Amino acid sequence: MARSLDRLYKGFRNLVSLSAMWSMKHPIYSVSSRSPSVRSMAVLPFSFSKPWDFSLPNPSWGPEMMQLYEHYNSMCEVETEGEEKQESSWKRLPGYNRLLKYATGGVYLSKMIQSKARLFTRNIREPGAGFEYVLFVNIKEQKCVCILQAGHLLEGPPGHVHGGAIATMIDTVTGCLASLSGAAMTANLNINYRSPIPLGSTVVMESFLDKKEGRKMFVSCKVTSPDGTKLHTEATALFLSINLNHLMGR
Ligand SMILES: CCCCC/C=C\C/C=C\C/C=C\C/C=C\CCCC(=O)SCCNC(=O)CCNC(=O)[C@H](O)C(C)(C)COP(=O)(O)OP(=O)(O)OC[C@H]1O[C@@H](n2cnc3c(N)ncnc32)[C@H](O)[C@@H]1OP(=O)(O)O
Repeated sequence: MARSLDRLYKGFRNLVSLSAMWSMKHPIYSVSSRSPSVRSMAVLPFSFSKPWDFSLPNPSWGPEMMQLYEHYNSMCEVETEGEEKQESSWKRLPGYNRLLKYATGGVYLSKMIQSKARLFTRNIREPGAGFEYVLFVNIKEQKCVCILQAGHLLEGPPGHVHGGAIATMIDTVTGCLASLSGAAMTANLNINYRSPIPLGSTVVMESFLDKKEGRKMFVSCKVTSPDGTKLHTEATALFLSINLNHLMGR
């Protein structure tokens, strides 16, 4: 299990693009300058070996988002049992912007599309405007939790989050769980919208692996208010593990 988490981490790191880092003019970190080269140096808060991790707190995160982040993040710390230190089974997953490894391998993608490809849920640059989220996984319990703060660009019904945006995040959380032991694709996603999610609010998305049958993974997901009293959305999904080479047409 620890090995599969390692693999997942490496996968996430490998998925990051250099160009995504350059193109990410994150307003909070921008220092304006007339010279592009100077601006590049001033804008980037990290070196090339360290891509920007979107799942760390930024000033757009509200108190509920921060509180939940701190709660789950504290569970990721090393546990001590008597004298012995044990690695926690909770891990925060870093969140990057671009799935470079697969995009560049895609035989169907033109060079232009490859260079512009971005991870759907991370491609709104203004902090707090789109999907602000962080994923935590518990390998032992085969569980994934996402804390989501839904921004103003995700409006569907007036003042509330678009059902497609909710579906996107459910696909992301369940997909993350299904991909813990290797690449998997959504074959089927069933969603019941129980109560609308107000724009700007924070919700907790919990996903569980219900059953595994060969390549098939049956996953469920529940979206609730931070205190768990209000059920917003319920979903079930079927994922099939895939061979990425097949996806890339190799
Ligand atoms: C995109 C890949 C990402 C990989 C990332 C990997 C690692 C990164 C790490 C972490 C990732 C973190 C987060 C993930 C974030 C987001 C996740 C997004 C996921 C997506 O957003 S992904 C896009 C939408 N997704 C598609 O675009 C799929 C289109 N589709 C296909 O590509 C094929 O359709 C496929 C591959 C699904 C199956 O094709 P196939 O040829 O491999 O399998 P086949 O058809 O033979 O079915 C075998 C058995 O499954 C049963 N079966 C099949 N489909 C069924 C269905 N719908 N309902 C009920 N049963 C079904 C059959 O009935 C048979 O059952 P039986 O064996 O019992 O007869």
